[in-house]
Amino acid sequence: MEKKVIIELIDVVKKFDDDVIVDRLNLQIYENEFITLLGPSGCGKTTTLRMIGGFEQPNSGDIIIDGKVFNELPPYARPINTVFQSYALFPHLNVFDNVAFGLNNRPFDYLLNFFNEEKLRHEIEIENNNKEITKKDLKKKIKEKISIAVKEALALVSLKGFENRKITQMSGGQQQRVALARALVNKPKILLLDEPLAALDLKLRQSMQYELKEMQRQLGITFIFVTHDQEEAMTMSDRIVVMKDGLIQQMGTPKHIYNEPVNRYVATFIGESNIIRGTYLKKDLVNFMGVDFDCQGYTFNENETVDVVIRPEDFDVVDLDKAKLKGIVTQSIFKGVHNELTVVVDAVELNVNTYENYVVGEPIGLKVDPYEIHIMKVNKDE
Ligand SMILES: Nc1ncnc2c1ncn2[C@@H]1O[C@H](COP(=O)(O)OP(=O)(O)OP(=O)(O)O)[C@@H](O)[C@H]1O
Repeated sequence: MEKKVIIELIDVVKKFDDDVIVDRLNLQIYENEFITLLGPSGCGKTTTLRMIGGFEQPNSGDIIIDGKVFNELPPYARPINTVFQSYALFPHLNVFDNVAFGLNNRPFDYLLNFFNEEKLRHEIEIENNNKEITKKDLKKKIKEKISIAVKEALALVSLKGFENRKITQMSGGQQQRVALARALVNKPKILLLDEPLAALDLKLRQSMQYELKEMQRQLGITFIFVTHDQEEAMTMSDRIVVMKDGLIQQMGTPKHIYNEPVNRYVATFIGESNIIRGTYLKKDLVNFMGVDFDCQGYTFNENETVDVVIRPEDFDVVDLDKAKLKGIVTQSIFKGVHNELTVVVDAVELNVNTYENYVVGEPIGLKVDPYEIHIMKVNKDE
């Protein structure tokens, strides 16, 4: 099935004073996808999210949402809701009123449309035995509908029964759920989430990651998530956009970015990796650490200098007489399921993950399958 583009950023530039924070960004976001903007602090991901949400205006370029140019429309006029890291809940209101706040403050005409006026009238007609419907009847019905919608949103975030609790009596994780319910109650087509889990402890953060992903899948809303945590991005996203200094470095599925990083920056930012300078000799043959290795599917110039990426789990430990590389174990750390070894081969330290135990000082042999060798162009700036 053809995927439908719901948001498109075309050559979007954002400057603060003379600093270019987002530099000619081009990005298409699809309906129902969970997309994550990932990068270190200051790379421009929050600013990008804020422009999509309408909290900042781009200096140039276009932001197209559902086929319409939205550059200058304010946040409330967009089919979008935002969940911030700080939650921004009202401490003096209870859970119900916090979640209902947005809808309670919408104009009457908006709510008539939101709840489908025809349906509302039909329900009132049945209850009133076909008497004439007044504005008061409609207002009462809308109030009922808001109450149902709030309860549904709270059920979605597993906070059924918490309606009357004060915000100050809720834990960090529960407050995060209230903030989510407050966004979901508006039935947005697009939900922006700016590091929403950053304030939670690791265990809670991990369980919320699964819950969020599941919720997104069930509701079919487009989630645009911002984080600097690569593991979080890998766990939840359909696609990841890796950013650096206001520029997109790479975008793709977590698998694609992990297996085929385009440069050193992406390779080191996502997961652990060994990056080794080498020479691409000819089709399917690369040399690094003084040894020729078979490789697959890469076309570079013959004898071009390249960077070779090998993930620690992709090395195989083999008998010394069958090894391509021979080294000495200088460190071995037990990680529960696997061991993380440091192996020194000709003064180069390699990270190698194994299931077997090896002791420090032990000589070991390594080999790597052709399809586990990833080759990148050398970027002069790195
Ligand atoms: N309103 C503003 N005025 C001036 N500079 C700003 C403003 N907002 C952001 N910046 C600057 O723009 C740069 C990018 O900020 P942004 O918040 O987009 O980064 P980020 O990648 O989301 O980082 P973080 O994870 O720390 O939020 C930073 O150097 C920041 O100081």
